[in-house]
Amino acid sequence: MSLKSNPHIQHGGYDFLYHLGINTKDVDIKKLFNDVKFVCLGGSQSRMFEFVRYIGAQLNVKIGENEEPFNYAYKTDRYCLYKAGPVLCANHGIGIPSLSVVINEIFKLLFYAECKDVIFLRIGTSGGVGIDPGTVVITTNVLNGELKPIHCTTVLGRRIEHPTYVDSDLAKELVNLCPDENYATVLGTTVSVDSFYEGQGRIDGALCDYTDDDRKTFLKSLQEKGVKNIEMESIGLFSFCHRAGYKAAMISVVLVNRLVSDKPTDDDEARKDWEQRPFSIASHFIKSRLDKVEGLA
Ligand SMILES: O=P(O)(O)O[C@@H]1C[C@H](O)[C@@H](CO)O1
Ligand SMILES: O=c1cc[nH]c(=O)[nH]1
Repeated sequence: MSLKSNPHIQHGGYDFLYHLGINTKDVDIKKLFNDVKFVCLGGSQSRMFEFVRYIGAQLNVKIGENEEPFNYAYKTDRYCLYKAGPVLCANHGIGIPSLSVVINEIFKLLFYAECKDVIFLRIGTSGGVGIDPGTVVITTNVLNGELKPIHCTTVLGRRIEHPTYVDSDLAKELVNLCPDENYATVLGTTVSVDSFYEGQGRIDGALCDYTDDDRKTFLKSLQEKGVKNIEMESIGLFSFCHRAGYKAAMISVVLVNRLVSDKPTDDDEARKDWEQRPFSIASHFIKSRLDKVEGLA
């Protein structure tokens, strides 16, 4: 049997998931990963280390020896890969090129492991558009830097456009799970761009060819279109998962209101606290899905 999204990838042959440092000869991928139902992704390794400890405790499952998460990608320092029962956790780095590498290898890993009905969640951070720092955005629509709902890339020397698909039922389910009234969780459009500075209309990068008025006009126009946040991976996430046949959602806490400032909060404690908010929503979602499955059994 071959992978639906790439007939060249077959079961039974040798493969090397290079950036995860896992090969199909030395690792029994099916035995280790067959029970995976959720893949949680975020940019930084340390955030995913924290998340696997958090979700492991919430689900009361083993994540390694002596509470120390086992990193299945230990042979490389490109990415980390942890597992807490049915939840696989990996970091994706910054931007779509970095996400595309790890997500290709995770899709193959799930195929070799014969996993079924897996849902991808990006638990991230972003810049808010007209909303307070600490607010969590659940993405309902995604636009690229040209404000189109497509992921543009170059393949075999040609510009290719891939559609994106955001599951609105999944987004609504997530927003209704908002577990804590100390902060707001909102549905909205996410703009996903290729850079943190110019791509997001900042004037505090080292490179900038536009005026502060241009910046304000751009951000105001985003607000008028219903955009709630800006980040750097979701257009890739929603396109890659759609092509591979997986459901996906993005739960992202905002670190700055871009109508007020370019700078994400420099309050480390507040940021750490806010980063827990997507953890909590993801955990409520995962537990409610697992409860439903157990209820059916
Ligand atoms: O989920 P994280 O916080 O890693 O993602 C956002 C988008 C970019 O990768 C990064 C820029 O600071 O933060
Ligand atoms: O403003 C922000 C904050 C976090 N991540 C982004 O991509 N943008």
